[in-house]
Amino acid sequence: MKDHCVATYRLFDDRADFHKKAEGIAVGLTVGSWTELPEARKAEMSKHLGKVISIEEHPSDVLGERYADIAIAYPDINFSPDIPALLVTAFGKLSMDGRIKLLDIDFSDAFTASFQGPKYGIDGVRELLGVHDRPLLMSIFKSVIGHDLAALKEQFYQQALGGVDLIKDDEILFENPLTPIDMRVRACMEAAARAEQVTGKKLLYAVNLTGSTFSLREQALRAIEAGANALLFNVLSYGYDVLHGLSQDPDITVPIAAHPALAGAYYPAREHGIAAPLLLGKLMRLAGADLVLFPSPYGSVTMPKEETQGIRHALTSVNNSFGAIHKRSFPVPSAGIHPGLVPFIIQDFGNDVVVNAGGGIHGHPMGTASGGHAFVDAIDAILKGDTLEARAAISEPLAAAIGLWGVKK
Ligand SMILES: CSCCC(=O)C(=O)COP(=O)(O)O
Repeated sequence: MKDHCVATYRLFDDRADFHKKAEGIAVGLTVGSWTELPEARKAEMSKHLGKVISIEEHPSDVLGERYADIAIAYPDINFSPDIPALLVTAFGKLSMDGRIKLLDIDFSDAFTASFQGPKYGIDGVRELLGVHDRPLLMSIFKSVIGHDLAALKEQFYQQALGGVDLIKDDEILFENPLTPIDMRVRACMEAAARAEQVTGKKLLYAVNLTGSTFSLREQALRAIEAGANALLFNVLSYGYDVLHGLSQDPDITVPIAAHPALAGAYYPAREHGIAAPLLLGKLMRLAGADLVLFPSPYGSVTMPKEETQGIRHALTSVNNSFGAIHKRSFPVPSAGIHPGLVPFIIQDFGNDVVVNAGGGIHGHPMGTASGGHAFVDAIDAILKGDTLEARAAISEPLAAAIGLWGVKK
């Protein structure tokens, strides 16, 4: 059984000897120094020593920069089996030391053994909703700050009438006197029940879990007690370990949707940070996110398709470095999504995807509920092999959406 985690980096340097650099990282981030150690001490320390696994040198990238992809193995014995310890080992001080980006981490089985991964995952969320054969549809609350419970309840009701499967809070709605979490949950779940009488559909409401780190568990339990059936969580501002603590808690019995707020501080730079598939894919799934939001290749906030596919692979693949974690997390490509993008979302992400929209629902010319209907019809059309244009001929909401936003070609 593998007893080390392997980190892969992209290192940019015009002149450096990459072999020497790699060796410096492997030794510097583990035993500190090696050649100066007396032979007797070397024997004791060898189990702690990092090892260079591979070095692939490239004379130039697309911008003509010389770089190398290097892989270093870090013995599990050096760090406790948690994400903070792994990240500080593999990319703590190193993240500030020159032009270097962390591309990937291959976890050992011993490391992943300390994690359960998503509690629900794709199959569990589908089970809760009773929907197994199509992409899910999520709507995002918009205009929430300064609104009272009655306003949010009405906004929720209109979204629910649109036939969506999930409704999520806006990530900027924090604990506040107008709409405290437990009262918000009660109001919205009442609206959900009322809408179900009309639509016949169940839905999940991902309420935003906020506040100081040490109050989150109590806050989550209060929301669940009030009837919350999902949570939204700004993972990167708190840290992966906080998500891990919440997701593995036996009393937190609802799926958790991970919001990517702050991710842009980590992944977009070519020469620095953490690659998106690791940041928003592997680490989110390991820490227990059931659904993960990230920019799509074609909306208002975009990410290169290669990276979105890397995230999708990390969230849904069953043959990657996840040891006994078999549950998959739902990819939720987001931001600026409208019905005219649905064919691309399904083509690129398949059935196991959540189509997620805020402005693309609330901004519909016929109102919020019609915004949901337009998406429902767009998804159904694509699954049945119809074009959006053909379906628009018999769907007024879809026709209006296409009239406003067009169809991506
Ligand atoms: C960048 S992924 C997060 C998307 C998100 O949370 C959001 O509110 C998107 O809203 P939109 O109106 O662009 O659908």
